[in-house]
Amino acid sequence: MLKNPSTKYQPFPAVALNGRRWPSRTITQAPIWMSTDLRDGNQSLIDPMSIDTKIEFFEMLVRIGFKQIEVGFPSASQTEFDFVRRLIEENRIPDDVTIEVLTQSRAELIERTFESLDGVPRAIVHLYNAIAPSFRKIVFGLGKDEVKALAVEGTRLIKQMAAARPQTEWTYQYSPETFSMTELGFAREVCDAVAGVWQPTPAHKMIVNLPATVEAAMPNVFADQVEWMDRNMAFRDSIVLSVHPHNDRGTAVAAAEMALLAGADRIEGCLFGNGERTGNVDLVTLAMNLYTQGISPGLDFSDIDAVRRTVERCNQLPVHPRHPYAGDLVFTAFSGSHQDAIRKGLAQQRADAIWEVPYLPIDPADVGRNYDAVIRVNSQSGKGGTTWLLERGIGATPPRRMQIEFSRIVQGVADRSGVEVTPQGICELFRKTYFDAKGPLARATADTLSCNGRSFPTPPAGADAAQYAASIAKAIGRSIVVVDIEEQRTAEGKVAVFVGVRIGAAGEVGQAGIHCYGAAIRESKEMAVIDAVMASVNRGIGVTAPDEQAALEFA
Ligand SMILES: CC(=O)SCCNC(=O)CCNC(=O)[C@H](O)C(C)(C)COP(=O)(O)OP(=O)(O)OC[C@H]1O[C@@H](n2cnc3c(N)ncnc32)[C@H](O)[C@@H]1OP(=O)(O)O
Ligand SMILES: CC(C)C(=O)C(=O)O
Ligand SMILES: [Mg+2]
Repeated sequence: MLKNPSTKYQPFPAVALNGRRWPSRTITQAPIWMSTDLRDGNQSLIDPMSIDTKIEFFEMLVRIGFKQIEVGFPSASQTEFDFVRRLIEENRIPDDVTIEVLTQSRAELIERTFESLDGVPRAIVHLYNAIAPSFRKIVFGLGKDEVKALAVEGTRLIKQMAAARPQTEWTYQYSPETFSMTELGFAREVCDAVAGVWQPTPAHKMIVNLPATVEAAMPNVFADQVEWMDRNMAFRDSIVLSVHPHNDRGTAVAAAEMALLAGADRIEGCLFGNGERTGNVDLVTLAMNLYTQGISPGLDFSDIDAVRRTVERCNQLPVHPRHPYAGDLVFTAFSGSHQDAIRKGLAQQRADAIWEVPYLPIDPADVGRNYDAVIRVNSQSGKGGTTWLLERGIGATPPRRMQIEFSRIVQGVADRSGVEVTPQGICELFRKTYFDAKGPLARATADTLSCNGRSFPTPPAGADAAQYAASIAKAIGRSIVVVDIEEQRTAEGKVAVFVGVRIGAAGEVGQAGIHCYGAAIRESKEMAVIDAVMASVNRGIGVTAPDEQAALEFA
């Protein structure tokens, strides 16, 4: 990279716009959406879609709720042409959907475009030509008037051809390609000239689509450009003002949203931001951003994973795991403080209340995700995350001090392995640690326990944990005090008992000795209590592993 990039690159000029209105507006309704996945998205793929793939994609777009779909560039190739024919001949276009096709301003291409549309009930014919200074100079070698004439001539030709086919309801769209890099006065001049030929009316509007063909400035600059056009274009009441942001600076979503504030009525883009180079603006993110503000986007992503899978298969491109709303990891927290807040938020969230779960901008269930992956545990995780997974795995919540103790054991495992501990792994570790703690105590018969092979009776039916502890203490010659006990009913209707004991030397009182927990889930409370006490004592007197021993000491 250059030490002084100003020798090669220059800052984008600001727009002279007095009293700009867009910064103080808010978005209150969804725009008209136009999916250009099958055109701009498709033209940027390594291998363009086959006809069958395009049909699959088209049908998905219809299911999502798109009413305008750019289906291709029919004069570009036989595949593109045949796809349009199949949509029409096989009656695949629903009555409330309008297909759109793109063409350059060249007579033979426009003719072929109309040929592809023969018999279509409705269609948008979309003409483009680049009008920015560098394109005039480098690509076309044309002056301003000639570039304008290219747009005007193409429009005239399309108007003639449309008029000759009155059985179709035609809409005309013009895109001054490279709009955002063009002098605003000239962009308006070209658009006004095109509209002057088409003669749109409020009842029969045309679409003027303003592309950031290559995103070259901050989104506020694009908003200024759009507001300037909104204020100054001729025929404004007869024009649907559309924008087509690309994402070269990574700010296409912001540019599109600010363009809506600035007066745009319609947005063109692709699902998950596919498209030339860094892509077109991502329509999924835009739609879901509206949704999070309580505005219905009119697009349905209730099963966002199914949409993502189809798009990935058709485009043969992966969607990033951190892609907004749709990526595999976007509703997942690994870090302790995030997990803690999410767990508390989900516990407090009422089904009929405004969504207010920390770190989750939307309810994953709204896009068809479950809560399974919301929390995943590795060495960055804390007790909140571990407890969440336990709650879901064993159906009960250990007491707080036990959560702290177990979380340290999990962290030790994660730290040593360096990888995630699975939910199954966490439940298994909990079971091994607290349910099946091996030690000198065991059940001998239904109403006797044994310690190192010597049997002694359990207290009578209905005894509590303290009584069991006392009887075990007597048998093993130690002091055992129950310091914590919690009983819960699991979702399966069993009884979960968590017991914390302090074990000391015989007759020892106060805080001396070691504290440890045991747990049991059983059909009956009595069985659960005795097994949990037994497990806690076994852990206290039977553990040998240094890590576990360390974990036994409370924080
Ligand atoms: C920003 C965008 O996404 S625009 C859409 C881009 N999409 C595509 O290009 C995909 C489909 N395109 C194609 O299949 C081909 O480019 C075709 C069939 C349209 C044209 O192919 P070719 O005739 O071989 O021309 P080529 O692809 O080299 O295009 C460049 C020519 O088109 C001219 N051109 C470019 N845009 C336009 C336009 N909007 N109107 C008229 N002419 C144009 C160029 O000036 C150049 O002309 P030149 O050869 O006289 O210098
Ligand atoms: C054809 C136009 C709208 C385009 O794709 C662009 O300018 O990016
Ligand atoms: Mg584009």
